[in-house]
Amino acid sequence: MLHVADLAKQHSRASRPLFSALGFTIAAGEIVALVGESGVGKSTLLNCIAGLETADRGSIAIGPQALDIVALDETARAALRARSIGFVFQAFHILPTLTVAQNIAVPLLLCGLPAGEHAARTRALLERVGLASFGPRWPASLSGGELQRVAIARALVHHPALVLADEPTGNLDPRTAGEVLALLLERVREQHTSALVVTHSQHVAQCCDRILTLTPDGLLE
Ligand SMILES: Nc1ncnc2c1ncn2[C@@H]1O[C@H](COP(=O)(O)OP(=O)(O)OP(=O)(O)O)[C@@H](O)[C@H]1O
Repeated sequence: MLHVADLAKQHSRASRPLFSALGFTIAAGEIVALVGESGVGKSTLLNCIAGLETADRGSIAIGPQALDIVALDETARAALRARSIGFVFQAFHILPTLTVAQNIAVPLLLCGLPAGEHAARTRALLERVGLASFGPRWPASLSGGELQRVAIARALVHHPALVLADEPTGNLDPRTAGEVLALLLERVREQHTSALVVTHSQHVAQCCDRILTLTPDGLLE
C-alpha cells in the first residue's frame, strides 16, 4: 500500500513549487501509471516516495504498517527503503562485477535476510522471470531484455510492499518491451505488491490499472 497526502516539493533555486498538496493512494496489488510532460516532476515525486529526496511537506505512508517515510530519520528511511521498496530503472542498474544471482540477492543482503535463504529466494525469482539457468552468468553477456528481467527479479526478491519503476521498458525494442512489461505486471500482481510506473508510453500506461497525470496544477486521475 502507498498513501501520499498533501505532498509538496520545491527545488532550492526554482521559482515555484514543482507540486503542492499532492495526494493519492495505491492499494496492495494495484499498478498505477504516472504520466506527464517532461520536467513536470515525475522523477522527483518517485525520489520523494523512495526517500531519496526530502519532501517539504506532507506524508508518504508505505506498506501494511503505513510507515511515513517523510517523518523518518535517514537511518530509518534507508531501512524502510531496503525492506519495503523494489526499484526498476530504465538503464537497468545491474552491477557489472556481480553475477546475475548476486545482483538479484542484493536486496536480501540490504534487508538482512539470513544468508542461508538467499540462494533459494534468488533461484525462485530467476525461475519466475524465465531465466532459471542464468544465475552464474555475468551481466555483460545478457541482452537488454534479459537484463531488465534480472532487474524485475531483483525488485521483487525481498517481497516489497511497493515497486517503483521509472521507464521500465524505455531502452528496449517494442517486442521485448511488451514481453518485459507483461512480465513485470504479472509478477507484481502475483506478489500482491503496489506499483507506481513512470512512463512516457501510452501503451505502458494503458496496461496499468489506473493512470495518474502529473501537471503543473496537480494530479489528474
Ligand atoms: N536537484 C534539483 N535541483 C533543482 N532542480 C531540479 C533538481 N532535480 C530536478 N530539478 C528540476 O525539477 C524539474 C522536474 O524534474 P523531474 O526530473 O522530476 O521531471 P520529470 O517529469 O521526471 O521529467 P522527464 O519526464 O523528462 O524525466 C525539472 O525542471 C528539473 O530540472
